[in-house]
Amino acid sequence: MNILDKIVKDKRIEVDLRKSIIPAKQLEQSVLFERETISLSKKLRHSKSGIIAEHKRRSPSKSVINHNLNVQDVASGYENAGVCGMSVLTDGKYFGGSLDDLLIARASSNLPLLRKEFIIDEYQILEAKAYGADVILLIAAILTRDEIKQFSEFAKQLNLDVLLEVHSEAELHKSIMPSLDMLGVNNRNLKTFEVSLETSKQLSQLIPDDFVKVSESGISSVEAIKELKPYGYKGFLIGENFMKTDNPGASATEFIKSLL
Ligand SMILES: O=C(O)c1ccccc1NCC(=O)[C@H](O)[C@H](O)COP(=O)(O)O
Repeated sequence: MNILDKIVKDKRIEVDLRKSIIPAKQLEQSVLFERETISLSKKLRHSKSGIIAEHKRRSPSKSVINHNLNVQDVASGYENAGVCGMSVLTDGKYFGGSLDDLLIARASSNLPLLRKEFIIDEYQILEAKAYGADVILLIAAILTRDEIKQFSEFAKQLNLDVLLEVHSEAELHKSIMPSLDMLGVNNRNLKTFEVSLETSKQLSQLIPDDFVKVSESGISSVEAIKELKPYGYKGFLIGENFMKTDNPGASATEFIKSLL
């Protein structure tokens, strides 16, 4: 079984348990559920840097990245750096994240927040809204076209933006539909962990212009962004490059300074 299949198998068990602890109705009654969300896709269309900076403690491909930081400092550091949005990994088992991380990021910044999760159930979209997210991620590799439609339409009803992630032409063709806001190309193959910016370059011309294009993973230099911009990318999701440092906010500040 590859890692992605393992993550999804564990996620199904986790989501069933979570539902039994906090019923969906209770999530809908939370204070944050009523807040006005911030659109990341709209912000990206007009952003100069396009940086979406991630909070990521560890990952299946790198194991430990950084366990010595607190989310509050990372979120306010990213906001001060002038990033366009923040991605918060909420998976516990494989990434060391949690929904509390999302909540703390919400309390510490006014950035559009992406809940970075393996979404396989509408319940997780309710959780995203209840814990302060503005955007959800849908991963084409783990969803059918019908699920992508169901989940993205559900998210839009809740005023959440939708970032759909693909890694191949087949995934892209399967997924294109009007209920998506952003099309993300993951440069990392989630089954083998190989990383190549060529994936973003190759798939770019197949993405219709109605969607904001986001390049994800393996971006570790300003040169990489300069290379990707001519392919129409407006958003750049960066995790490890910032999180491996003692001060991700300061590292994002330096990065953006040399980019602009
Ligand atoms: O990062 C991983 O190892 C990984 C493995 C399996 C599924 C997802 C994974 N990562 C999630 C992400 O999409 C990245 O955290 C994100 O794009 C940032 O990537 P990076 O800048 O390379 O840290």
